Amino acid sequence: MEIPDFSSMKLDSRPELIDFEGVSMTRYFTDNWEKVKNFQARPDDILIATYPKAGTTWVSYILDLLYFGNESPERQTSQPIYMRVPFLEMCFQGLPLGTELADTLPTSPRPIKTHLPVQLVPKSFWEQNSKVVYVARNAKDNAVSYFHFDRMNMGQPEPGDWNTFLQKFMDGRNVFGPWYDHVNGYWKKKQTYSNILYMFYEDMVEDTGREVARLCSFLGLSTSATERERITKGVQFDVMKQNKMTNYSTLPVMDFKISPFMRKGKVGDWRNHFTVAQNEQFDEVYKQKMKNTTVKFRTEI
Ligand SMILES: Nc1ncnc2c1ncn2[C@@H]1O[C@H](COP(=O)(O)OS(=O)(=O)O)[C@@H](OP(=O)(O)O)[C@H]1O
Repeated sequence: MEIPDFSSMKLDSRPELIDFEGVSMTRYFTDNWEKVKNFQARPDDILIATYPKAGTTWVSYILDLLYFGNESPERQTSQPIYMRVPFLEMCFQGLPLGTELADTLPTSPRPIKTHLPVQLVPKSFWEQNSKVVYVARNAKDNAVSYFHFDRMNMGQPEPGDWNTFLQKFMDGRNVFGPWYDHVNGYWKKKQTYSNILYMFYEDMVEDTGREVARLCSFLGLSTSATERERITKGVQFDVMKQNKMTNYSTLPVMDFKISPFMRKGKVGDWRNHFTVAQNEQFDEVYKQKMKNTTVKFRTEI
């Protein structure tokens, strides 16, 4: 199988931020809304839900290897991860629609990616009791990663300078809305919907093997310890960064000269970006926005 050629994918200009059902979005994630809203999930679908830049690609790749690594190894060299794990709401000129990719995915189960906040997830996922793997990342590193992503990705709104972006992040004026509502929304959902595994990026960095084992247990997979070890090695940052199928280098709308998709993969990189004043302001806003939640993030590991 040939690697798909997306060199014709071009964006004339960066998209504007729009208000969509109370959430900041761009048309690239809302233009296909009727089909997204009415998407028919299946009971064995696995929805990988994240706020952008929280570790989506990492978990997507782990899931793909767990289910299909041995069964169809050719997938690993012929299909970029974003084709194997469709991005449900994606609607870019020159790329297949996320809903179409998902509908035509030949695999079972179907791993499907979304950044939608919990209230916008198509209701069929809940009705079908599909499994949901949510990955959350601490707000400060998430903001830094998102800033660099917006700089290099012509499919995202212009981020401005770091200070401008950080103010927008604290106000929730990013694509897919406020980080705070996103992480809290899925955390709350977990209290009434038991088929969610809530994972943390920091835990994955600390001990990837342990988190792969947690995933297997949630998914009901009896993957051997040797196999899990092999997968754990294959999904390390440096390995994924070199792998064309997982590093997004096949998408022409991203300018790696500005910043690579696989940028640093670290916990605590925010310290290289936040000034003391920005950090104090951020902590104040964080305390306010997170005062009614029990979800706890670790920033020191
Ligand atoms: N294997 C591994 N180990 C550690 N970190 C990893 C790994 N794979 C991806 N990443 C880091 O995750 C960030 C990208 O997040 P997403 O995949 O969620 O991006 S996206 O929302 O799908 O565009 C981005 O974070 P930053 O490096 O901090 O920018 C990636 O480098």
